[in-house]
Amino acid sequence: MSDSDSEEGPDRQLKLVVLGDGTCGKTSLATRFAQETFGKQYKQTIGLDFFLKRIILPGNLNVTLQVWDVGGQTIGGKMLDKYIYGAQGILLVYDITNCQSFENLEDWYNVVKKVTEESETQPLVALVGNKIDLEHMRTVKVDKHQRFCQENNFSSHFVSAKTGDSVFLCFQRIAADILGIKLNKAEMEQSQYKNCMGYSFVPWHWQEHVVRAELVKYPEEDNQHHNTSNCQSKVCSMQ
Ligand SMILES: Nc1nc2c(ncn2[C@@H]2O[C@H](COP(=O)(O)OP(=O)(O)OP(=O)(O)O)[C@@H](O)[C@H]2O)c(=O)[nH]1
Repeated sequence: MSDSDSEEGPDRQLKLVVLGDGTCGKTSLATRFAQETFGKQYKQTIGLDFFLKRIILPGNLNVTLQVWDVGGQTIGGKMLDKYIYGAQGILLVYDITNCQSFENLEDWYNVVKKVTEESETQPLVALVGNKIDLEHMRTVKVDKHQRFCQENNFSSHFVSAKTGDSVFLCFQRIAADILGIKLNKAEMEQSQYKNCMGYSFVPWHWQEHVVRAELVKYPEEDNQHHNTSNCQSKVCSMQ
């Protein structure tokens, strides 16, 4: 039995292609999912990057996801059709703080339709609003997102590659939908705040309610009243 074989048989492999404007966070999303890392520094993807990640779906089904991270500048280029060809899933990614990145998804989707119009099976298309840690800077209304999904039968996702919020859930739901596996509510809730190692983390919007108080240094003459150290650190929570 080879490494990729389990007792239930060989792994399923799925090709997922990640498309969208430059800087919307495609590479960050792929690296958050596949490597559980995030880099603040922007490094433009030239052409294509490629990630592999194995996940287990309900029923002990091993699935290897090939994530094709396509550079935002490839639109209009000769290679884009080739990258899209044969995909079982397409992630159309935009930045919720950048209207243009949402509007331009129409162009990205037109390329997908052109490449796949003669395919026997159509890829599943997922609309992914990224950077939800920047909710206070949102410029793309949720309504607009939902309407675009309904009009085109896309699955709908909101994520933050920075915090990891809903990233694993997004890829898990896409893989499950492609394979016709239904995730129950408990499985989805578990995945929302789960990283790819299976550990839970504290989501960003909860972290925002925790503030670290300043270090308080008491004056020397006051030390007798504070008979331990002269520094204190406090963590307090706000409701
Ligand atoms: N606050 C925040 N910043 C993010 C998030 N995702 C990505 N970024 C930042 O956005 C910038 C662009 O991210 P990339 O992942 O390189 O964007 P890309 O879509 O791959 O860009 P191209 O390679 O040009 O196609 C980087 O500075 C990231 O740190 C997020 O969820 N929240």
